[in-house]
Amino acid sequence: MTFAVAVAGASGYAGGELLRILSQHPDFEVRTVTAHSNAGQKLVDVQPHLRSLAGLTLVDTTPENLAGHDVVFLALPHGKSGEITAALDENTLVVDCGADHRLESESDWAAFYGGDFYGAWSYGVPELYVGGSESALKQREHLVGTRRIAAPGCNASTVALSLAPGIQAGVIEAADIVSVLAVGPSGAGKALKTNLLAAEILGSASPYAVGGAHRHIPEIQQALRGAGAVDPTISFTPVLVPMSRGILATSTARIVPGTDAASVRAAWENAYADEPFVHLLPAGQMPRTADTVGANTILLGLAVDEAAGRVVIVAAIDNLVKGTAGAAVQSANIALGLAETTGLSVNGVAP
Ligand SMILES: NC(=O)C1=CN([C@@H]2O[C@H](COP(=O)(O)OP(=O)(O)OC[C@H]3O[C@@H](n4cnc5c(N)ncnc54)[C@H](OP(=O)(O)O)[C@@H]3O)[C@@H](O)[C@H]2O)C=CC1
Ligand SMILES: CC(=O)N[C@@H](CCC(=O)OP(=O)(O)O)C(=O)O
Repeated sequence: MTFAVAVAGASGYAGGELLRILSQHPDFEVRTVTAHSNAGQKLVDVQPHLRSLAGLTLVDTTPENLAGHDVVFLALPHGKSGEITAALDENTLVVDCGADHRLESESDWAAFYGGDFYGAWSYGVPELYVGGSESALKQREHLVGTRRIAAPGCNASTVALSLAPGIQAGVIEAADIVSVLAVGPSGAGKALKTNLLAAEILGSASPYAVGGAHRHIPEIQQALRGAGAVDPTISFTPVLVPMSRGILATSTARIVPGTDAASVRAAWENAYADEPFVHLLPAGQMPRTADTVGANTILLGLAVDEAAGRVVIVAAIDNLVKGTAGAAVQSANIALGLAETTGLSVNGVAP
């Protein structure tokens, strides 16, 4: 069966990456692409790398234009998808790449986003432990058959996947997590001005949202609570660096006293041994963002700092693939009963 697909926000970075993946997916046929200021343009004039979709023209993002598809992917600014989703058929699979349906807590939404609260959908990170520390259940179980999926924030899923195994296995403490991330500017979307990019981002590393202000913090805490954390606290600092795609997230957490180094490593090995897209590197190796570009893969390196009593997890991901569009397609595959890996590559491009 071929599923008819619409992509809203098709002129943006996340929408463009969704289309690149969907155009190579054997079970999906992209019928409709929508935009805002670019409506009326040919898709290929706005996204010149998408040659196989040259026949498509961008139309306005309205419920009417999105109706009549089996699957609708939304890659719209925060607040915009929530306005539209209520009007879509409940049998249509809707995958939102924005934040509108990620958070369960209305007070977290009010504190970090603001505006109307639309409520949480199934979270699109299949490999994440859910059900607490006593459970080996993963989020993919909750994605089977669902018709509403919230794809993750790219920083949030990177950090959550970095830490969840240690929480679930009870080998790290959730009270004193520190994450520092080097992030590429494509995470901020196309709205970032070209002159800002050239004059201020190239040649510099620039921290932003420092001091507990980043909107992915409640999303990470929610994910870690799902893995069994009680009152997780995280000091989270993103740093913008000049690479077009990618996140390198370095997270450290206190090891539960009395836990030996082998047991710490075993928690991550057990969690991810059978995961197609989460790869724990051998001891002594650390990941690089360059090796994830274009891949639906997150690479993890783990070291035990015995002197500090902490585990250090370094994660590399392509923010637009495993961080967004790839996670969206992977989760849609599960929801529709397709093989989870369909249309997704574990291989990146190099150099
Ligand atoms: N970039 C990333 O790495 C990630 C992005 N996301 C999320 O995906 C969503 C899209 O992000 P991204 O692609 O980066 O952003 P872009 O700025 O690159 O694209 C935004 C898209 O939304 C459309 N748009 C803008 N304003 C409106 C409006 N008022 N009503 C309807 N559509 C509008 C734009 O259309 P037009 O160009 O025609 O004006 C464009 O297609 C966001 O919610 C973002 O947070 C999630 C994870 C990671
Ligand atoms: C460089 C940059 O600004 N990156 C974005 C990542 C955006 C993302 O992950 O998506 P959502 O906006 O959908 O949460 C940030 O840190 O907020």
